[in-house]
Amino acid sequence: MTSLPDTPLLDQVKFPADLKSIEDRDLPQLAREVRDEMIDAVSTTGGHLGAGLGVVELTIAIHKVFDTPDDRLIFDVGHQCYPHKILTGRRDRIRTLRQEDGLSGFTKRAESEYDPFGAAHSSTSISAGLGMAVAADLSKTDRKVIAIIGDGAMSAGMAYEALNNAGALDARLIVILNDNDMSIAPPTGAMSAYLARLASGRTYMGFRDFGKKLTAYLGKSVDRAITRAVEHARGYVTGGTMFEELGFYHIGPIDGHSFEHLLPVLRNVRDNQKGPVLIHVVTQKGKGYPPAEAAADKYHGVNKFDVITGTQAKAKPNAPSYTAVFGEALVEEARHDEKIVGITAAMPSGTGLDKLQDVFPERTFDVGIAEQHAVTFAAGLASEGYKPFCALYSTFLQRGYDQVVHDVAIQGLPVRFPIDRAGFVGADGPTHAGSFDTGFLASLPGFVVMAAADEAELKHMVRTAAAYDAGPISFRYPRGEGVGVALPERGEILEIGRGRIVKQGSKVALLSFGTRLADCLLAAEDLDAAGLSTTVADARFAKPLDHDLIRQLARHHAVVVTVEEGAVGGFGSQVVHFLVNEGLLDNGLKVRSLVLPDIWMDQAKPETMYAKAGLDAAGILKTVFAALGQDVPEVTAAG
Ligand SMILES: Cc1ncc(C[n+]2csc(CCOP(=O)(O)OP(=O)(O)O)c2C)c(N)n1
Ligand SMILES: CC(=O)[C@@H](O)[C@H](O)COP(=O)(O)O
Ligand SMILES: [Mg+2]
Repeated sequence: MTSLPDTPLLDQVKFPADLKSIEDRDLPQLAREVRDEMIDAVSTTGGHLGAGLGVVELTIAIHKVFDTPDDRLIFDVGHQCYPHKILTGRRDRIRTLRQEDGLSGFTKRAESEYDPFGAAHSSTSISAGLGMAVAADLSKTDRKVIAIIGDGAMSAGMAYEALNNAGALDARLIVILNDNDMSIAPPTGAMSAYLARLASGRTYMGFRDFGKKLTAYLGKSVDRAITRAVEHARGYVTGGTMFEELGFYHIGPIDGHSFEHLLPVLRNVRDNQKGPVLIHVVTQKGKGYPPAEAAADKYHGVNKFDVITGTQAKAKPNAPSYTAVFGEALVEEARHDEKIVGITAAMPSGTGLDKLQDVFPERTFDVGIAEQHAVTFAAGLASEGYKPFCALYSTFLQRGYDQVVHDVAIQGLPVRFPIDRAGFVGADGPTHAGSFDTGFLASLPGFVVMAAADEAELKHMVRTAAAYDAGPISFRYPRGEGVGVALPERGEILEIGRGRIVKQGSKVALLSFGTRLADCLLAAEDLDAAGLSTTVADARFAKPLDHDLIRQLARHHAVVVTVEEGAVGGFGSQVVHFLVNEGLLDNGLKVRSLVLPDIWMDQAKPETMYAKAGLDAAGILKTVFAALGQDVPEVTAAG
């Protein structure tokens, strides 16, 4: 057991109000202690490290200058909020970050009054902040609203919709652009290049002009401290920037690790703000922790690690991850078909598209955090005969739903949607769970909707999607390791709308859609042992449904249970709808549908979450016995 970091100054700060009595000159020391505390905590929990390390000074400065929680502080994405949590009454629980019953890894309204807006998906902060700023005006309060948004998050359309609206409303909103020249991967896009140009000073003008402009805007004389801050800054923007054209008063770039720069600027804005202000702050992701500063990903998301060496704990995998299997299978298909292209929205390694990028860089597109655009961009490619694989996490595909409906499905365009992170994801909690894609895709006419039961099935689905050119097609698979099945050299082309019987029985039928198949098989062993001969089927398709398979299960079993890692309205609902309309429920067949529970389930280990949801083998058994009006026998393999 290592000792906790020595933090004499931080020990005096439980809430932001305690910062008021700390001298400005002592803040660098406080920043060091916050960093030490955060590094130590994340070394035991894992989590988002680099982003928080980069905003330690900024977070302290804002809490020092503003009056939170009455003034509203919003973190975009929220993955950089650990220093904020340490300073806002949650230090005593900081070592429970992202653990079961612990602190969320993001900002969360239910957790603290210092989190006025929850996040985890990016690029929402300016819109939410604008709403709060307008509410403050309508309520005639002098409350300040500050939204911190990263350069990566600045690539999403929603951020521009909000800037556009804020400029027109002349709202008293403070946007802090935290520019660390990093997203999860190095940032892409013209906007990123534009910010780099601003930060490099090419468009800057001299201090005299900046000072004049600031004085004119703020309506008061600029104090000596801000003069010093601005002199130390790398340059001054005085007009003509995109933000100014949109109606923002634009300050910066300033050094986001210097209290001498941050404090006077924030104090002046606090005391003299008239309309929307954007402060461009330059920071370094991973700042203050050498292993993070040196890492290519700046320790965006880490496992538990050794603080001295930075070495992350990695359990030896039993099987390749679904993401890796997908990435490799896509490369394989791309070798056979030059029309295949890959699209990621700022998640190249998270989706496995980095593998395609390595082999076919000219056929791989990282569009930045821009899921809506990713979908319609894919539609455009498909309309010209290309075969786009638009690889998104289930939770982020939600962003592009209208594009899926309007730009892809209605036009019947053959966009392929590999959907990663299907089902519970564990530590990221409810914001990142992949719960709804089956429901929202299977309700669309003409969509083919698949789920892989294991990693070999995933390979088949990649090949099937590559071969299928008649319209949109999706396939979902979870975060983490596969089940360890043997992998074929290349996937097979599956017959569209055809499931498979994995194990034949006669009394109970478990109809699985996705990777719960393994738990269905486990449950089946116990059911067989209890004298309930059990069929296990892998539906493969939620759309089109395998009607023959479902009829057969319904006619030859007493109980049919559908099982999926998705919310109600998905696969099970499609099956029940079919059974009802076919009259297959008219003769006493017992049907049960196991889905994710209708709650926002907080983070825990995925297996714990599935057990709580009744979607593990024990839960499946319980459901079957309950359907038959029987108690679960004492000794079962699953229980
Ligand atoms: C809509 C959406 N897409 C993708 C992500 C995944 N994601 C989380 S943080 C991040 C990078 C954000 O970069 P930036 O805003 O610059 O913050 P930094 O980590 O550099 O501090 C991405 C792509 C997300 N949270 N939300
Ligand atoms: C904050 C965010 O949205 C990402 O960093 C996400 O946490 C990544 O999740 P994975 O670890 O599943 O790639
Ligand atoms: Mg960034």
